[in-house]
Amino acid sequence: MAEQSNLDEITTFLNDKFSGETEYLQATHEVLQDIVPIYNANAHYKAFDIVRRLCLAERIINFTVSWMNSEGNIEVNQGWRVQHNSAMGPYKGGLRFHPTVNLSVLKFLAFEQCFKNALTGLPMGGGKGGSDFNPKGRSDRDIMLFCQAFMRELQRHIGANTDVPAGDINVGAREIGYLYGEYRRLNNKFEGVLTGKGLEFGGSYVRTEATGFGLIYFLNAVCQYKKTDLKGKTVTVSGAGNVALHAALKAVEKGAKVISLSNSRGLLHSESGLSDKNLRWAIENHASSENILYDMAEQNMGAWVADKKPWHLKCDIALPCATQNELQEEDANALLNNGCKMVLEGANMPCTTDAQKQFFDAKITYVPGKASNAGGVALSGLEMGQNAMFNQRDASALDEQLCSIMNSIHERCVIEGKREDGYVDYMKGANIAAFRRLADAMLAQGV
Ligand SMILES: NC(=O)C1=CN([C@@H]2O[C@H](COP(=O)(O)OP(=O)(O)OC[C@H]3O[C@@H](n4cnc5c(N)ncnc54)[C@H](O)[C@@H]3O)[C@@H](O)[C@H]2O)C=CC1
Ligand SMILES: O=C(O)CCC(=O)C(=O)O
Repeated sequence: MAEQSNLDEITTFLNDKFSGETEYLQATHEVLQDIVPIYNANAHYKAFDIVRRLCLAERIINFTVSWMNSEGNIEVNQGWRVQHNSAMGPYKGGLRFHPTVNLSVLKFLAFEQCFKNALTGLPMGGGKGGSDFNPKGRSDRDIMLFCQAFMRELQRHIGANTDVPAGDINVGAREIGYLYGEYRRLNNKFEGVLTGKGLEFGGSYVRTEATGFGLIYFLNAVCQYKKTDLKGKTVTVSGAGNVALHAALKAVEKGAKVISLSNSRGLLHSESGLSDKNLRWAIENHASSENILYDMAEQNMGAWVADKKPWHLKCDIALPCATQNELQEEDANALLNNGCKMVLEGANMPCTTDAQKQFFDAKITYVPGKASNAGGVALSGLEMGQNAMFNQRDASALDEQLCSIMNSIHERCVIEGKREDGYVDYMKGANIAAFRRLADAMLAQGV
């Protein structure tokens, strides 16, 4: 039997081997610190080096996307797919197109995705991919040409039972359509190889709304557990994309007052609260707008404040829904000083380690994205099921199932994360609940 590894040794191993990959190390450290007692209590986990194997991607594909744009010029981008862990099912996770995409970012996202997918209870492994291509300001034709070139390479590595990508930042319904079309033409096959597809070609009702709606279903479960009500609460939201807008809409439907949205250029502040009409308009128009928040301000839906984040605004609940590490220590302090009592992540890892520490020290409710934003991938799992059965379920049944999945994730976080004094450490709860499932699946399948 191999010598047993301990978690300190694995931490040192990761730090030494991947020293420049800050986001990946941040995500792995967060999990490692929480699973110490479970790991130490199970000799099999040690003997089979489960944790080191779980931290390392099974396969990383890196390719060059050379393509000709609509003006006849050649452009060259990098593309990646991190196939992190397939013990629980086909690799599953989104594609991100953004100039900040690099291997560290995709490795952190793929690692987190395995834990998130395990929490949904559906048979999905974890992966993530994307490109450093910047779609901002590009024509629709350029977007199509890039998506087709990206898929010409990616298609050889994916499949309905192998690896099923979806959207993420800057990859929405339009991009998934172009990617899917190219896959279908090249493979002469109509199969559920991507999720988030259009409703006319194998897409699922509620997938578009699922991440944001699921976040609010989780928030509702927290409120019920704490014997309080979302109705009448003031909520700040960051981001202005798919997750942020659907979370804001569902929060307003539940009677909350949503006072902000944001992007990398600034903030939309609505003192009286955004209406569902405002939000539906934004959902309809954000994909085609240069700056949807600026457009909303022009229509008197709120005030545009350049170069500001929403975290200095007084609120009861904060929902960071934009991107990783957007909420830092000073932002956490500003939220706490203003009486914020709950922070639930819609984005992946939006709170820095220092910000998380402030929340834990103040003992407010803090829920990591792998638990609270799992609704998107859960609905993707349901889309895969519909594709496999060649059917399409109705929206209300799917919405109900989404709500029930979010409630059950909440329940498992409470079981694993409740401390003796009653405080629920949702991060620990999520990490432990997911780790148990992943580790047991890996153990059962041998080395
Ligand atoms: N789309 C999905 O189903 C899921 C998305 N997520 C995560 O949610 C987050 C948002 O994703 P989507 O809404 O899908 O993307 P999106 O592309 O629709 O929207 C992203 C939003 O974030 C803003 N943003 C980007 N960088 C920013 C920065 N540095 N500072 C402030 N704002 C910034 C953009 O302006 C945009 O409004 C990401 O972290 C993503 O990984 C998590 C689970 C599922
Ligand atoms: O729906 C999916 O497969 C992926 C969603 C995603 O990328 C995420 O949960 O971060």
